[in-house]
Amino acid sequence: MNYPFLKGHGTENDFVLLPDHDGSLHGDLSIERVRALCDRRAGIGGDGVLRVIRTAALEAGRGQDAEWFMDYRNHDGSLSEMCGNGIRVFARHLVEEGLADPSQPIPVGTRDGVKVLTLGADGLVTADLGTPKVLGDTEVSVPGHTWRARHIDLGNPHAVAFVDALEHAGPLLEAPAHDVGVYSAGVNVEFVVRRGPQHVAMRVHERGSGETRSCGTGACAVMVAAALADDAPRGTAYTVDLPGGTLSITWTTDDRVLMTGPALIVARGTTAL
Ligand SMILES: N[C@@H](CCC[C@H](N)C(=O)O)C(=O)O
Repeated sequence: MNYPFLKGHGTENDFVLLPDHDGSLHGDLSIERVRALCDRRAGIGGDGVLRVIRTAALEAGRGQDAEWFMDYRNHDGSLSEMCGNGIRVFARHLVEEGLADPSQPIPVGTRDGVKVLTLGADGLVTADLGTPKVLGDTEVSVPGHTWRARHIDLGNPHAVAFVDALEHAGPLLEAPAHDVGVYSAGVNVEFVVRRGPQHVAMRVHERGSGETRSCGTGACAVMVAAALADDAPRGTAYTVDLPGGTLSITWTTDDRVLMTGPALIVARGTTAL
């Protein structure tokens, strides 16, 4: 059988989108299918899969006040609560397919609840990721280096470490060592350097996907950690550079994190995987 798919990315964090509006095409969407689709040699290739499904068609979406649900899977087939770049790409897809009105805020269900997306006249997409949880200090390590890190939750778990140079994180072929008592379900680890006032650059090792070119929730966690370190007033906008592009992020006076960046659909087709 051939299944429809699309390929998209946000700051080069790339995804296979699977339209499965009533959930009948992909059933439980197995770990093996997700891995095959994300395989960069034998599959389509991606950091994760976004299944496009109605909230009513998936147990995780039941009761959420949104028509559509982003059923997100990491490259290794594991679930995550949220994906910040993915949800912008998801909104772009809904609009391009005529499934959502771009002149109105677009609610999207996730395992972390409903997020609201707004399309700008400049072509960028803003995601309201809600209130961050600042959960204290921890440590992360790569061979030869250990850093203090800030534990921040954006629906999914993050450890943010300020480092002297991004190269010090090394090749990041393995997940950085972390406190498994704090992060029993794994963690996304961000390494950050200062570039200037309200301007940082980062690398990320994503839980379930390895080092990626960008992570939207990770960039938001970094922004929150930087704003706390700077004692910046709420409402201050930060620029976060990632290997795959730049995101603009604000922690608002009403305690919400707004992330703005690009979101593109670059291909569509059918797959036998
Ligand atoms: N790339 C994403 C985050 C995807 C989920 C993450 N790997 C996790 O397991 O929590 C983003 O843009 O936020």
